[in-house]
Amino acid sequence: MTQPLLSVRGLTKDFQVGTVFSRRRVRAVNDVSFDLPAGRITALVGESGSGKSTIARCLARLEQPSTGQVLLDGEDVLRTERRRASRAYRRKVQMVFQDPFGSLNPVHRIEHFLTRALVLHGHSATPEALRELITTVGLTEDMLQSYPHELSGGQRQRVSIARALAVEPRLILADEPTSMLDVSVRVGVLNLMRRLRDERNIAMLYITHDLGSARYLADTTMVMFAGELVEGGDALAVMDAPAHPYTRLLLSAVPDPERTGSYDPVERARLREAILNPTFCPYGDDGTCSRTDPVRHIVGEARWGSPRPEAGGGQPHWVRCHLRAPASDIARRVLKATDRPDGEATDATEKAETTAA
Ligand SMILES: Nc1ncnc2c1ncn2[C@@H]1O[C@H](COP(=O)(O)OP(=O)(O)OP(=O)(O)O)[C@@H](O)[C@H]1O
Repeated sequence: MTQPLLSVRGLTKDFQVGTVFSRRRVRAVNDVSFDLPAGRITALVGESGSGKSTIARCLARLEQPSTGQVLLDGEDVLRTERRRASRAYRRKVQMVFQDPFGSLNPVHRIEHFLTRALVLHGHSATPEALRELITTVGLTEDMLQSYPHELSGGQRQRVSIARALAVEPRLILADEPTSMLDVSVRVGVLNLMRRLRDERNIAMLYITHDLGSARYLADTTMVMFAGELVEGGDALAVMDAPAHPYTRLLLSAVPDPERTGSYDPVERARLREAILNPTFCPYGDDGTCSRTDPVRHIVGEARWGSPRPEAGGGQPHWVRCHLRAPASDIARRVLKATDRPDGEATDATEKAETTAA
C-alpha cells in the first residue's frame, strides 16, 4: 500500500479558557487519526463547534496540538519542527480560508499577492509565472492589476487559491472555502478544486458543514462530532448509507423530498438519544467493542467515490462503535445547537444537561 501524503495520529487539542480565577480546559479535538492521500479530496464534515477548523489550523501549524503526531511523507513534523513550521513544510501544505474578503489586503493589487507568494518560496515572479497562476484558477490576466474590491467574492476566492498554488503545494487545507460565496459561484470554486486534484495530484482537506457539496466534491468523507471522528470512508457510501446516528442526524436536516423521514422530529429525538445515551451498537456483535475502546467497526468495503471507480481502492467505510458515548461536554452543546423541531425539548438533550450539572 502506498504511503499517504499526510497522516494524523491521536491528535488532541485543548484550549485554556476563562479568567485567571476560573481557568478551565476545552477539548476541541480528541484523539483523531486519519490519512490524506495524494490526489484525493477528503471532506471533513460536522456542525459548528465540532472541531473541524481546529484540525485544519493544527495541520497548517497555526495551532500547536496538545498531543499526537502529524506525519508528512512519513516524517513526524511535530518532533522535527517543534515550535513552528519550517518554510519547507509551508511550501508543501497551504491553507485557503473561509473569508476571501478578509484574507486579501485591500490596498494591494492582485499581482502583489501572487508575486509575494512566489518570491517568498524561492520562485521568480516572471510575467509568465503570474499569467499561468491567474489563468489556472480561471481568471484573466488583466485581473492582476485589479484591487480585491474590484473582484467578486468567487473571484477573490480564486485569487486565494492561486496564491496557495504559487508555492506548488502538495496539500491544500480548504476551510469552508465556499460558505461566504453566492450559491451561483460556489460550484465554480468546487470544480476548480476538483481540477487541481486531477491535474496536479494535489491532496485536499475540504472542511464544510454543507453535506451536499461534500457529496459533490469529495472522494472520502469523515464525519466529526464533538471533537471526535465518528464515521468515514468512501464519500458516496457515507452519504448514502450513513452508519452512525450523528451522521443520520446531520443528513436528516438536509431537505430531500425523495427521502422519507427527512426532518422527522420523532426520528431526530431518537437519534439524539442514541448518540448521548447509547445502549446498543448494531455493528458490535464481534465482541471487540467496549465503552472505553474507541473501536472502529468496518461496515463496507474500500472504494473511491463511484464517479471515479478507475482510481482504485480507497478507505473502507467505518463507523465508531455506537456504544462509545461522546467524551466531552461539547457534545451536549453541539446537539443543543441543532434545531429542536416544534420547540420540543428532546429527552436526550435534557438528560445530558442534568447528568452534566
Ligand atoms: N482559540 C480558542 N480558544 C478557546 N476555545 C477555542 C479556540 N478555538 C476553538 N475553540 C473551541 O473549540 C471547539 C471547536 O472549534 P472549531 O472552530 O474547531 O469548530 P468548527 O467545527 O470548525 O466550527 P465552525 O464551523 O463554527 O468554525 C469550540 O468549542 C470552540 O469554542
